[in-house]
Amino acid sequence: MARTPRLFVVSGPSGAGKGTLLSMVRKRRPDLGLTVSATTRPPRPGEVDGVSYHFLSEDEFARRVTNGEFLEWAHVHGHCYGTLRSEVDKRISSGQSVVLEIDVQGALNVRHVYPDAVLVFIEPPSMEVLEQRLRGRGTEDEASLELRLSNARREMEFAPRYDVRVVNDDAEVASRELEATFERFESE
Ligand SMILES: Nc1nc2c(ncn2[C@@H]2O[C@H](COP(=O)(O)OP(=O)(O)O)[C@@H](O)[C@H]2O)c(=O)[nH]1
Ligand SMILES: Nc1ncnc2c1ncn2[C@@H]1O[C@H](COP(=O)(O)OP(=O)(O)O)[C@@H](O)[C@H]1O
Repeated sequence: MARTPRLFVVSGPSGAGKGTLLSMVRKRRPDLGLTVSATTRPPRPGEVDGVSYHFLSEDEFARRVTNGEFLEWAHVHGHCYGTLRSEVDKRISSGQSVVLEIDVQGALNVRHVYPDAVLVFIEPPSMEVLEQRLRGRGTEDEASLELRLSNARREMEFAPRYDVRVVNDDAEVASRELEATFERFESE
C-alpha cells in the first residue's frame, strides 16, 4: 500500500500507556520515526541517554532554548521537556512518518507550526485504572505520583481537541487501533 509520510503527535496522561502502545506499534512498523525528546528530569533506572531522552541539565536546556533548537518545549510535571528541531528534520527528510510523544501544550504548539499534524490522544479506561497502572509501573515516588494524577485530570480536558482518541483498555486492541489510525492518515 502506498503511504504518504505524516507527522503524528501522541499525548495522554502519565500512565495512560503511550510508551507501551508506541513500542508495540513500532515492532510492526519499524519505519515510524519516533523522535527522542530532551528533558531536565533525571533518568529512571534503565533509561539510556540519547535513547529514552536526551537528558540535559537545566543550564544546557536553557542554552538550547536561547539557541532556537526546539520546535516546541514546555514545563511538564515540574521539569522541562522539548522536541529538538534536528530530531524532526532528520526523519522528515528521510521520508518517514514521524511520531512525537509529547504533552498537551506541546501538541497544540506543534499543530500551529504543522497544521497537517495528526493529534492522537491515548486515554485510560478510568482514573482508577490510571492510578493502578502508574503505581504498578513503580517509577514514581509518592509526590511525583500525586502530581501526575492531579495533572491527569487537567490533561484529559484537552482530549476533545485531538483528531483521534484511543482508549487503552486491552493493550493489544489499543495498539492495533493506534496502528490503524496511523495507516488511515498515511493513505488519505
Ligand atoms: N511538550 C513536550 N512534552 C514532552 C516531550 N517529551 C515528553 N513529553 C511529555 O512529558 C510528560 C512526562 O513524560 P515522562 O517523564 O516520560 O513520564 P510518563 O508520561 O509518566 O511516562 C509526558 O506527558 C510526555 O508526553 C517533549 O518533547 N515536549
Ligand atoms: N492496556 C494495558 N493494560 C495493563 N497495563 C498497561 C496497559 N498499558 C500500559 N500498561 C502498564 O501501565 C504502566 C504505564 O504505561 P506507560 O506506557 O509507561 O504509560 P505512559 O507512557 O503513558 O506514561 C506501565 O507499567 C505499563 O506496563
